[in-house]
Amino acid sequence: MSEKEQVEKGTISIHTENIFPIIKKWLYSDHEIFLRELVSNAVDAIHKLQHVNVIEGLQIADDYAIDISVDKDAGTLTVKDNGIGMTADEIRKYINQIAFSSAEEFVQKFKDIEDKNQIIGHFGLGFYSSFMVADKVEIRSRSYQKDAAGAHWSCDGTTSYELEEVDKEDRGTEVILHLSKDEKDYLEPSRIREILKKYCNFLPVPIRLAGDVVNDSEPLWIRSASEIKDEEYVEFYRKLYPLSDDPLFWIHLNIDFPFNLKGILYFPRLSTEFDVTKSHIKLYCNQVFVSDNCPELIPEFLTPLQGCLDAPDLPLNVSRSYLQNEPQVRKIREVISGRVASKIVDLAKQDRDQFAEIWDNIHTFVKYGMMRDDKFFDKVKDQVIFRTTAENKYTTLPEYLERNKERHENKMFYANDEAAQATYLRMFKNQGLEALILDAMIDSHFIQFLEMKQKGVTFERVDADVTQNLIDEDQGSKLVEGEDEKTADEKIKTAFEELLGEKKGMTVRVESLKDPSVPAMVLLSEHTRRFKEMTRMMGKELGDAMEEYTLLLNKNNPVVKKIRAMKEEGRQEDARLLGQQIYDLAMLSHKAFDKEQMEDFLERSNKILEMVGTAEK
Ligand SMILES: Nc1ncnc2c1ncn2[C@@H]1O[C@H](COP(=O)(O)OP(=O)(O)OP(=O)(O)O)[C@@H](O)[C@H]1O
Repeated sequence: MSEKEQVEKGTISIHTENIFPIIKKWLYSDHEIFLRELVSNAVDAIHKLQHVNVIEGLQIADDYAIDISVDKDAGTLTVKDNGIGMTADEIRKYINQIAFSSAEEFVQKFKDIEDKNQIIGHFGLGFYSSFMVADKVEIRSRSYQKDAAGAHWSCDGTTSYELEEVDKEDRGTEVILHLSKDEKDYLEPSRIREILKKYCNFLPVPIRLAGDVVNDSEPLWIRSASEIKDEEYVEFYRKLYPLSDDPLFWIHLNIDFPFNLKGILYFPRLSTEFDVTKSHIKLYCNQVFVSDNCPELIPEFLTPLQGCLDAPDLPLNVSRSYLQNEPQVRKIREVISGRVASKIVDLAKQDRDQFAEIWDNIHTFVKYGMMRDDKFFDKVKDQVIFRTTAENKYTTLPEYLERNKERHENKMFYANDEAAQATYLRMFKNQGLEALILDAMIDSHFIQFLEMKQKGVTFERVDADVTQNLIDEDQGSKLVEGEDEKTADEKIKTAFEELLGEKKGMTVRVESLKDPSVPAMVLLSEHTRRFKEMTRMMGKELGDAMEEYTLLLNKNNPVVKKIRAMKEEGRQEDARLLGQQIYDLAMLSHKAFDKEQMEDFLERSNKILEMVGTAEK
């Protein structure tokens, strides 16, 4: 263009006749991403200028910024930067040729993808995405080069463009969108602010809307972890998730090799509203927001993690299935799982009480992770803590085994329902025995898994059997009493078998327990109980037919003694009443009563109270 007034008219070289209608309809339902594309270009232009400034020693000392403004009367939205700018020649090259053909290629590639939400990055369309919302787009630009003339390009959404020289005083580029009729809501500053907050909140250059800076150009993740205070991490979390409680802990990633990955991951306090099945991580690419739905980046068992990841190397304009199979994404998952494991080890070693508080929130995920991921298992296995009935409240398995190895080597006793198994727990406590409390849903699977992983170690519920530690070695039981040549134990056994009548699967056993206060226990072997639980979980009910259990009677208990005496005195009915009651009480820790059993139990309880009451008179 030799003459300033001369307007160059031309046609953008075209292979796809209908590219503009396709762009207009666009592949994504969310047209709003045009703004991210334009602001990203503006950021790039500023970075380029900063670069040449250093290389060419230009000494430009400018306040770099991007200004966004709307003109409701003219129906325009303008994105203005003070970056490198373009000459008319550069516009021809970058906008008419390169940008256009790459937009064309991008449209070609993605126009046939059925589910547009499958495309994660939205990157690639670039400058031409402005035609999603505008009928006409103008560029006014002046290059940083000395004595460069201003250039004005315009295109009305056909393949023709106009290019002419203009007066433009300041360096940089303005992109002016004449919004189409249906897209006028982009004239509302509140709408623009909302989009900027979503996509551009952490871009590295100040972005102003009507003069106000809307973004945080130095997000925490780009700073060095050593210079960040805890309060700053919490404050940043509040910015990302304004309605959430403060996080439990966080991990700052700053990886350069073998790939670039920065970010801060937070483990949230889990509340009832928190959806643990949905991914909560915000993905950025060089500080540009990409998506908050990238479950592929996080190991499945860490889905509740929140925070942001900035992964500049990821090929983001790809489909979800590609991400699922991409080796680099797998490596990212491995790194995250490794870092979470290290953090757990650190926290566990720092302060047991504090760790115990966190543990209640995270243990399900940690246990699940250990079952899913061998490396994760190996790293954290010695830090897993369990609530225990011993003084120290929480213990690791190695600590438990070491403490108890004299009394029951390689065996862990546990309760999974403190209320139902209270009698047994009390007995354990009275005898100085320690039991773990494993009352979470996942625990029954987890202990099976631990037994498999750590051969020789077994878990046994407190009511699965009576350990020798609870039994009072009583020689008397072996002695024959009276003329019928039966031992005391045999007599109690026969008496109760008679009183209780035929009960399917029941074996009666008599022992002298050290604790005289417990009359009877129902013992269901660990194996049988687990088998029952498993089949129940699979939706099958085996019924009572399969059940083999032991009714253990404590002959040191005064009521058991009394029942035997009653029977010998011929007080058959009273003996039956008490015998049944003892049986039911022992049974209660294993199963809830049905309506009929409950009615029986209550009626019998009343009769016993009456009996005691009348005896008192
Ligand atoms: N504000 C701007 N200032 C200077 N040059 C620009 C500006 N906007 C666009 N350009 C030039 O136009 C080119 C094409 O832009 P376009 O947005 O289509 O693609 P891109 O930014 O290269 O890649 P992407 O597909 O990632 O957006 C840019 O590479 C740049 O050279």
